[in-house]
Amino acid sequence: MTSSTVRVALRIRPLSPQEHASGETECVTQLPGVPQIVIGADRAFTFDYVFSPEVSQEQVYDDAIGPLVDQFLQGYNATILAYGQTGSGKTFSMGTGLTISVTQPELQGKYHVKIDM
Ligand SMILES: Nc1ncnc2c1ncn2[C@@H]1O[C@H](COP(=O)(O)OP(=O)(O)OP(=O)(O)O)[C@@H](O)[C@H]1O
Repeated sequence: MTSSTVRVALRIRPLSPQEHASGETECVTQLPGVPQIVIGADRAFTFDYVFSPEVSQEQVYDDAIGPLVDQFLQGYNATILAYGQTGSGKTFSMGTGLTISVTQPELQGKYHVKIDM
């Protein structure tokens, strides 16, 4: 994790069956080993994290969200914001009825956080 107070994660969702059926194709290319993408031929963008379509909910949580939850439980403020055009996967990524597990042994059993959307 970097020391920046604002971090941006890009999650690329898979094409939907309807998008496949209508012949749409991926327009985002990921660069190996760096959190960078290229749109079209030469428009490059760099993020703190880039999650490919194959990455699971659990992996997104473990990499980008879990550390914030740990810091929250130590008294820091944290905000997680999903941004994107309609149908891009905000609701899917934020999940519903998420139960956060507490990893610090001294806090286990003291917290149960439930987020409903
Ligand atoms: N990472 C993913 N893997 C598989 N399916 C996904 C993923 N992300 C989104 N989807 C699917 O894509 C569709 C659109 O996702 P979702 O409803 O989360 O978009 P949204 O950004 O919340 O849209 P809106 O702004 O219109 O509410 C849904 O059918 C969802 O299941």
